[in-house]
Amino acid sequence: MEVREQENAISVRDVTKVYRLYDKPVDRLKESVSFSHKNYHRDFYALSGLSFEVKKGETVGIIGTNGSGKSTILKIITGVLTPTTGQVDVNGKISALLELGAGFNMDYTGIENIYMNGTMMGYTRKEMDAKLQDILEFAEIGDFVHQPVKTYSSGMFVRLAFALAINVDPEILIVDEALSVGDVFFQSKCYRRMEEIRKKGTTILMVTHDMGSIIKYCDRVVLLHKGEFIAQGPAGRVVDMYKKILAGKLEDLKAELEAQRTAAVSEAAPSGENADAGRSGGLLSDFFGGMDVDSLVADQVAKKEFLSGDGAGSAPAAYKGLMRDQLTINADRTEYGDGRAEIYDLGLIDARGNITNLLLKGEEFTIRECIRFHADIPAPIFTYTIKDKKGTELTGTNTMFEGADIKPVKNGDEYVVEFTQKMTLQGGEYLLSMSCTGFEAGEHVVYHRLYDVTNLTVISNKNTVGVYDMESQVKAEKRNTDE
Ligand SMILES: Nc1ncnc2c1ncn2[C@@H]1O[C@H](COP(=O)(O)OP(=O)(O)OP(=O)(O)O)[C@@H](O)[C@H]1O
Repeated sequence: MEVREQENAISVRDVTKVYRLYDKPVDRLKESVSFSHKNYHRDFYALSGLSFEVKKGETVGIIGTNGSGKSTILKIITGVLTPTTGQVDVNGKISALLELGAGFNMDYTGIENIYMNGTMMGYTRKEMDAKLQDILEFAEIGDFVHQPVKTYSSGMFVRLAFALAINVDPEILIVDEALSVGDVFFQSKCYRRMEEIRKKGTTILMVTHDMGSIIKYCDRVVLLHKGEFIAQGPAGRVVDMYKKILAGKLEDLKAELEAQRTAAVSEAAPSGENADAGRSGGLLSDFFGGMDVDSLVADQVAKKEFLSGDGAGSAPAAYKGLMRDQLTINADRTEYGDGRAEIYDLGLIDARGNITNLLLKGEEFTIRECIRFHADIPAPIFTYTIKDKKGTELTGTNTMFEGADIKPVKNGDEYVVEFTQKMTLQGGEYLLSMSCTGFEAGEHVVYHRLYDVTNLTVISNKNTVGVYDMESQVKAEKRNTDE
């Protein structure tokens, strides 16, 4: 869907939502009757100074860990909640699917609720009469529409709520996690319908914990954490940032984003030394980074030469003969980890032993990862993931899933890990990610992770349907009717 520039469907400006929290219920009463206006509460910021915009026709996702304020901002946009400070402007007729049951009167029947919601959206009874059949057909809850909704199962509820929200021709559709309820067939029907209305130009704002849907449907994603705006951008990239938060790397992420901002500012106004300082700052947490700043800067200098493809002549000795020199390495990759392991080289090797990004469908290939350890680690895990261009994880595995015999390592040890498999993906462009991780005291630890570090170009001389080829064996027997 082409986004019409400049026209905002939703504009959220500096929105803050503060809740007053009282340790005991009686404190609320004490505060309300206190002559000296004594405070008995603590302020809790469910949202702090949040700003973002949704353009007309865009599908935008909001993601973040539990309690990050996703539902709160949706409720403010739909007018269910008022912000403590800040402003929200909405340009268009909103239809919202908030938490289960919101907007429904439990004692009314399904039909009565349909008409009540229609009236609230500004439709006349006659207009709703015209929409009723579509809503009922979509909901498929049969005679239950004549029963009070308090008798509905959660699945029936979501069927009716979604059927209603999506069949009233909204200009803006807001969906909060609701699709996780209901059976798989209904969910897939809802997604198909959402795709249809998206193509018609409806603006969609959605909250979900399902990263697959975020990547598949969203043009742009806003990442929140504890009520604060962290980042926004293309879905695949922001989902990777979110995973970083899940891996306990919020501070690293913030530092990286700050460095990127500084680099962007310096690049916008390059002025001698400052511009360079900004740029190298942006790279500090980047690819193959060491632990101390001096070696990091040296590493970045080396990396720049390596990436600029100056050839072996100009590459520092440490990088001579590395497999990655023969691959296209993504300058825009994401990298993090606590530095106890370092993936210092990687290779993609085709069936003839060539190191190459070009792989033939149907042939075996190997992903090779070379890891150096800077600490003792009892049980490292080595992984790879292949994603499509939109960021959907198509396949991947790791040495733990595969039951590989991985020994404990000491500081200074190295591991070379190879994953060999047949390329069954369809012809096209894919991205490879890899990491060295582990579990310590039950916690998942990332020692070094490289997202989208290189590409796989799959060449195919036989097309099949979908993402990959199951290599079907076909048996077809012609039977003559006269035999
Ligand atoms: N009425 C309230 N009083 C006090 N705190 C509240 C109230 N409503 C929400 N909160 C708090 O505000 C924060 C944000 O809540 P919100 O429901 O928006 O988070 P969320 O990102 O949607 O979370 P989840 O992913 O779990 O649905 C949470 O810490 C929540 O406990």
